[in-house]
Parts: sequence; C-alpha cells; structure tokens
Amino acid sequence: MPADRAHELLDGLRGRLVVSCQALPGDPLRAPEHMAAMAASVTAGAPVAGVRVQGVDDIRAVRAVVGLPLIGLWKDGTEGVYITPTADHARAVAEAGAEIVAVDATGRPRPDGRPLRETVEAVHGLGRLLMADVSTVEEGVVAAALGADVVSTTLSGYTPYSRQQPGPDLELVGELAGRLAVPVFAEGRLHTPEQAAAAIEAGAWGVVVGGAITAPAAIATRFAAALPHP
Ligand SMILES: CC(=O)N[C@H](C=O)[C@@H](O)[C@H](O)[C@H](O)COP(=O)(O)O
Repeated sequence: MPADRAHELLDGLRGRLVVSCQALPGDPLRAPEHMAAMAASVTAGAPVAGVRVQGVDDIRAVRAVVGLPLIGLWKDGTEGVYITPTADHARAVAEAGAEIVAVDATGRPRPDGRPLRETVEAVHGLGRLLMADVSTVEEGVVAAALGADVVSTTLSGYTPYSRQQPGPDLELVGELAGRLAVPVFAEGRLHTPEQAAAAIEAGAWGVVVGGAITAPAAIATRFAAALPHP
C-alpha cells in the first residue's frame, strides 16, 4: 500500500472505535448475512471508524455493505496459533476485501512451520497492512521489527504465559505504546466505554471492541448475573 494511503487509513482510526463483528461457532448469528447486517447496523447508527471481521465469507459479505476500513482475519482451529495462521490464510483474507490483515504474531510455533516474516511479505505484496495480534510486549517488539504496520493486544490472556485477568490489559497497551513507533490498538475484554477511554489514555491509537457490542448472549449473561438472587 502506498505510504500516503496507509497514513490516511491509519489516521482515520486514530482515537476511534473499531467494532469486531464475530459470532462463535454454534451461535445462530454465525452466518455471513447476519454479520453483514450487524456491521451495517452498527456502522450506520454509531460513529465507528472500522470493522473487524472473521472468515473469508463474512469479510466479503461485510465488504459489500460497509465502506469503512476492514480488519480481516481467518480463525482456523481453536488451539495454539489459529488467527490467520499462515501466509495462505492471510492472502485469502486480503483478497476477500480487508485493508488490514490481522494475524497471530505470538512466538508460538505456527501450524505450517513457516516464519511470520513470510506472512508479513504476503500481506504487503497484496498492498495491505498487517495487524500483529500479540500477547506480550516482547511479541509486539518482534512483530514491529518484522514489519507489522500495527500491533494489537488481542491475545493477552489467551496465551498461557501472558497476563491473565478478567478485564483489558491496559498495562500492555501502555508498555507497547511506549516502546513502538507503530500504532498500538487495545483489544480484548474491553467491556465498558470507560475502559475504552482508559485504553486511549494509556496510549492506544484506537480500540477494538467485540463482545461488549456484538455478542448479545454475552451481554445478556452479564445483566442476568448482576441481578440479585431471588
Ligand atoms: C482471542 C481471540 O480469538 N480474539 C478474537 C480476535 O479476533 C475475537 O474472538 C475477539 O472477540 C476480539 O479480539 C475482540 O475482543 P472482545 O470480544 O473481548 O472485545
């Protein structure tokens, strides 16, 4: 992607909200048309700067109805490295219409045994930006050195060696923002507007919020759990 276009794209996300529209396997909402409707609804009704979308079919469906920048990923599997785990997955995500391709950039072994560098090259070769989903500051530093255009705290709490906590990892946001020249996104367990604002205060370039906005069952569960016991 030409530098001025990349600059413009990232500038449009600065200090802003990206909404992740994903439904888990088995959820009745898990269908491209439902995620497209969700993305269209949330972007038409709120000042949202971008959408994060999972799966090639969902990316295509959302691309058809939303003009905002898309952060695309492909979850393949549930264990270890499953977020856009190979360069082939990354190419498919880019070709489906995502401007930014999110990939697992943890130091864990990748399923095809190939280095992350190959995925970075594949994404850049298709004129897209790469978002490195990391779980620690060290992983963010390595990813940025390999050419990641943005780094996100997505995987903090989802690798056995990263900080485990019920809320967002704002400490990681602050550490990464202090160390890296590339934009750092806060993502993962941002449950309230106040937490999203705190992430920006901690140095995040932008925030990615998923379940707190687009997962009705998780939202309903929190309400139900908060009711006094009869
Ligand atoms: C760990 C992992 O696989 N995270 C995924 C990455 O795309 C999604 O399941 C999350 O919903 C997304 O990161 C947004 O986070 P939250 O839904 O907590 O706001």
